[in-house]
Amino acid sequence: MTDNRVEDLNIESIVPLITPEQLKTDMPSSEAAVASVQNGRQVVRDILDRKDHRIFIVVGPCSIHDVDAAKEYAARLRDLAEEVSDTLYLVMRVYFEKPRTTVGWKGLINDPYMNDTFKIQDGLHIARRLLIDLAEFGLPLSTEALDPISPQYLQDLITWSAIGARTTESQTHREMASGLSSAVGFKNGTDGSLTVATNALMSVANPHRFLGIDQGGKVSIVSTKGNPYGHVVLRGGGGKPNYDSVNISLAEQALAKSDLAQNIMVDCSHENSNKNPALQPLVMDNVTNQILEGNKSIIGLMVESNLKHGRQNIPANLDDLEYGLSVTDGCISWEETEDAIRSMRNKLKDVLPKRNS
Ligand SMILES: O=C[C@H](O)[C@H](O)COP(=O)(O)O
Ligand SMILES: C=C(OP(=O)(O)O)C(=O)O
Repeated sequence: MTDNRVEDLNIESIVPLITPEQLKTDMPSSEAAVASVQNGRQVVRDILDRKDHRIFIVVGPCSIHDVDAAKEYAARLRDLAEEVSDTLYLVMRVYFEKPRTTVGWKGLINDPYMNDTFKIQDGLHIARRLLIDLAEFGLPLSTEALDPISPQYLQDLITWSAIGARTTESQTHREMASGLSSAVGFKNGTDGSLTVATNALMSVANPHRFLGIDQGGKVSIVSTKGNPYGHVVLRGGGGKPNYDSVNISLAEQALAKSDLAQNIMVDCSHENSNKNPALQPLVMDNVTNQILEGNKSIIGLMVESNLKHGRQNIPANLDDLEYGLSVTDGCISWEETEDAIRSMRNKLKDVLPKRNS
């Protein structure tokens, strides 16, 4: 028999998903979590506006795959955050969606059980529960906004969002980011191009109209106001780092040329450390020295850190997973994280309060 269909030829199935409204009814944010998010967003805005002298550091696992390990990490981070809070503002990386260069595990929302069962509905529940627990714990949280629909389910718990190197040039992501309630960092491109990020900043500050869903899950026309708190994130690319003072100065010039605020975050991981986690503390130290030498544009850092140093492939038998070890990019260990952050705080504690005057 001839198949005359002209659509859905490559679709295997379409399964309805819980609506954002329903997920939030099942798992409402609490007063404590809302207060934590509001406070975190205000601090980040104040840092970007130079009303708060601190530097914020987005620090935590490359991806979350184990809720217990994430909570253990968060407990340690909260203590460290308190200890360094006069100089540094620590925001935990809670990344549930991973962009892949080709293919691979796409994160806890997409495949929460890491066994190709793709239980996205469970993934959304697990992610939201964890975000609520961590926000109630008093930690500001960050994530990569990768899927253009998932922010409707989770963004109320997020203090800072990233648009990744693979999507900074995407109009869909710029539109989505123009409506995000958090500040948003745009990575430079994987080839090292900064222009895609400065173009993104010009786009995201403007209102957009595009297709999305409302809280009830209905396909809708979304009209945004524009997000005034976009900034660049330098992550290296094209086989080269871009955190050094020459590249920072070039980024400052590019921002000035486009009339954009001089707000630069340095991602110490990815191509800035040649994907070797052991190099991240060296990048942190280099950036610290640039600030000591008078740099005024670096307002934030990103660090990929976990309970244990390094990474592992996802094993065929999940019982063989090592606790506290990344299943995506390699991370520095908790001990290395504490040392590097304490060292940065000690070197900058007398300098940052005078930096904006
Ligand atoms: O941060 C994580 C990875 O660098 C990103 O998801 C790309 O990973 P991949 O190149 O291994 O697919
Ligand atoms: C994927 C990430 O980074 P990038 O977009 O810079 O590759 C990340 O920070 O998890």
